[in-house]
Amino acid sequence: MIPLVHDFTDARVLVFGGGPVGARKARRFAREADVIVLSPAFADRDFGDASLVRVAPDSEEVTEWIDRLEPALVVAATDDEAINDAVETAAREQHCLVNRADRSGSRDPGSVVVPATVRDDPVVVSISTGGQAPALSKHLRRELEDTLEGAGAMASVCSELRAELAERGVDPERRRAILADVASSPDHWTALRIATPKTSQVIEDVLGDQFATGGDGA
Ligand SMILES: C[C@@]1(CC(=O)O)c2cc3[nH]c(cc4nc(cc5[nH]c(cc(n2)[C@H]1CCC(=O)O)[C@@](C)(CC(=O)O)[C@@H]5CCC(=O)O)C(CC(=O)O)=C4CCC(=O)O)c(CCC(=O)O)c3CC(=O)O
Ligand SMILES: NC(=O)C1=CN([C@@H]2O[C@H](COP(=O)(O)OP(=O)(O)OC[C@H]3O[C@@H](n4cnc5c(N)ncnc54)[C@H](O)[C@@H]3O)[C@@H](O)[C@H]2O)C=CC1
Repeated sequence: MIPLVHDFTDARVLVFGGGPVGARKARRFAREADVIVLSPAFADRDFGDASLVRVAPDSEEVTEWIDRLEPALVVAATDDEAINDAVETAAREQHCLVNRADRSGSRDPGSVVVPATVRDDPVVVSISTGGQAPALSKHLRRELEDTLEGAGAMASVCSELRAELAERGVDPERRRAILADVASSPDHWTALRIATPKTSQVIEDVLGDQFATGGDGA
């Protein structure tokens, strides 16, 4: 399986099943997509900004919903295997992505799994076991949370610096070396973790070091 980062802005995601798993998937996609959850009952959970529709579609109605709503991604998260099968078949016929929450192990070609995710915008790190061991994905996600603290602020620093260095005409080779140093500097990580957002201070420090003599610092 190959990881990709997909922009779901203005896309529709259709979730079948309003249990805890349907709620978790709905919450995740509702950060960005227009999410609709279809289910005869809804768990007492947070569904994010998703729209909830109380219906109990049979296999034929599942196809009708998918044909009508033309989602980019369909999630099969009911506790009824026959319905999840129907969801998968209809999604494939409509050429939309399909995530089966009730399957692990080897996947059917074209299917997607939802990874465990650590997010410190704009940085996002996702962990998948290729659908084999979700409990391990969850454990590794927790381990990575501490490591990634401050990564969002570091991304802002590197992004602003690379624009500033390009503006000042610094050659690509030196730009690469400066950015590699900044991204791996324990001092900068500490500064960004202690008091985010300290981004402007870090940028000033780097530019001060590089251009201290008024020359190009080479
Ligand atoms: C294949 C996949 C399909 C998909 O959903 O995309 C799938 C399938 C199944 N999960 C099951 C069980 C559990 N899932 C979790 C947790 C998570 N599951 C997630 C993803 C995935 N789960 C995809 C693979 C991802 C990968 O590649 O690693 C995470 C990462 C993301 C998310 O869902 O948001 C989220 C952690 C989020 C976080 O905390 O960071 C826990 C842990 C817990 O709940 O504490 C358990 C109990 C322990 C266990 O069983 O391992 C079962 C059995 C159900 C049953 O027995 O009835 C199936 C189906 C089956 O096995 O047949
Ligand atoms: N991928 C994952 O992370 C995990 C997946 N699972 C799997 O996902 C399935 C769902 O898990 P839970 O939410 O815990 O189950 P659940 O049994 O609490 O919820 C299932 C939901 O599906 C709804 N439903 C039933 N028939 C439907 C229909 N025809 N159309 C739409 N909705 C319908 C039910 O009303 C209920 O709200 C489980 O059966 C299990 O196989 C379970 C745990 C984790």
